[in-house]
Amino acid sequence: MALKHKGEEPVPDAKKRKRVGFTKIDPGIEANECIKVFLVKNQDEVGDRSSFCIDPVDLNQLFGEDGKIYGYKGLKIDIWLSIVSFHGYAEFTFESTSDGGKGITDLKTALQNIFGESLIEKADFLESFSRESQCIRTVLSDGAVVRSVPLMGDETSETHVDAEVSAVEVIRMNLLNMPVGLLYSRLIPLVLLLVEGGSPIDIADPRWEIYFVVKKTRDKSGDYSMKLLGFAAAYLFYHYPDSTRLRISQILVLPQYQGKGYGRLLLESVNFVAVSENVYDVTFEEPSEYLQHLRTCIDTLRLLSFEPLKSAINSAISSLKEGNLCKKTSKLLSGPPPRMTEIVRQKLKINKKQFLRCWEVLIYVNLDPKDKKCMDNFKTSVSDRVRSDILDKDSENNGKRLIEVPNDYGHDMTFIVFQSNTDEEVDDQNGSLASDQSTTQEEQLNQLVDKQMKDIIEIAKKVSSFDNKQ
Ligand SMILES: CC(=O)SCCNC(=O)CCNC(=O)[C@H](O)C(C)(C)COP(=O)(O)OP(=O)(O)OC[C@H]1O[C@@H](n2cnc3c(N)ncnc32)[C@H](O)[C@@H]1OP(=O)(O)O
Repeated sequence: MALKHKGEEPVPDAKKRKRVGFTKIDPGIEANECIKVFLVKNQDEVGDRSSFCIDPVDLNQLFGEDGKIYGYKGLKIDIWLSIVSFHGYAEFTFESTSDGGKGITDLKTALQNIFGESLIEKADFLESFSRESQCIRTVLSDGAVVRSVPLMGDETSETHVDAEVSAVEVIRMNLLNMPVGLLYSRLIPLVLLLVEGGSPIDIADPRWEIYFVVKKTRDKSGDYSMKLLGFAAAYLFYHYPDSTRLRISQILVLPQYQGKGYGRLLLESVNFVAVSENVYDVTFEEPSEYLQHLRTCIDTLRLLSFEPLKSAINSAISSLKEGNLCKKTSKLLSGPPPRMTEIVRQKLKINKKQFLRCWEVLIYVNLDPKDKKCMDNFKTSVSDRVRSDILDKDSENNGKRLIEVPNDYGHDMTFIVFQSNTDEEVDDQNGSLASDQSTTQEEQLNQLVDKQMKDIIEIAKKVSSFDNKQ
């Protein structure tokens, strides 16, 4: 770590200090405002502020109780993280320091709380690019290759030597393996910075596995190097009486490699292992909205090519084509036959909740968008399903009400269902309120149906584009 002073610190002066006692208390500076984190792949990029800069989830939450740094004027912190060895180096610049009533934050300790031992001094950091140039290869060389996909062009756009042959590989390892645990410890800062709510996993627990996605490049002489693109950590839970559930707890693709299919490759590899080792099912620990979107795209694709499901999808589609929706049809659309749910879990390791998420997309992708009646029927069935998810069939009589409430999470909407004593009671209290509420409730349900339709269409489009590329 290096400290750079832009100006002289003010000379302490008794009179001045007395006056400071009456001035405003130091408001501090938010970590988000003064810290920049760069991912660098060689020495030349260190110190160059045009290097790849990441957008952390929220640096404030990693800094003390209120996310602020105190006692500095003009503070700038640049953190350089190597994507070769995953060491880090921090450089601070500031004009002056003074205790404005909240002390002076110990930057070194604060950063060490986040970056741990991977944070090293500049000379050591610069040297690490050559010293540890093969560190990923060394750690992963005896791991089990789960998938290997040859690269035709240079998809990571960093090397372009004709004689090189590259492949993207997914390598599975146990975190109990010491060098793997050590490598994971160096990746923890990235988890804290880039995975919302991410926290370190216990590398001493033998039930943790980690899947690394790497780019492997072999030169003319047959020698090869490896570059880490991302990883996924999975936990194996006991499932009564004699099986195991596999839960994906942390997945991260390095920002410069996101959106190129590596996240998908990681998830497909975990699914492959889950099927071949016959685990009970695959679950996710608090998936982000985006990860859930990706998961649903991948599972829908798998379900589309799953032969035993075809007749169930076809009968749902014929019912939609036939005409007006009757109760039976609506039920068929609101969920797959229970027998299929079990087969899907056994064969594809997709659990019931996730299968339900994919079901409407599976039907939608098989519909003809020009068939208006069919499309209308589909929307009606989605609407019926949303209503029954949120309100019981008898909601009009049992007093359940859906209301929109503000939330702290930036979601578009949050709904809560509450049960009032009786409708009569509400009517007695305020007759017009009851009718206003039911109008609002209807509007909110309609909005929810529209949002679900939008999600279904978006995933269906994505799935169709994947399908064409395969
Ligand atoms: C349980 C948890 O860990 S929750 C936290 C999840 N992790 C994070 O939030 C950390 C930050 N995010 C990430 O690391 C990544 O974005 C991940 C892991 C969520 C996804 O990894 P990525 O490599 O970016 O995903 P991938 O490239 O496979 O898919 C992303 C997009 O590329 C598209 N894509 C994937 N494969 C291909 C392909 N072969 N051709 C064209 N497009 C493709 C996908 O459809 C998707 O597009 P969309 O956003 O328009 O729908």
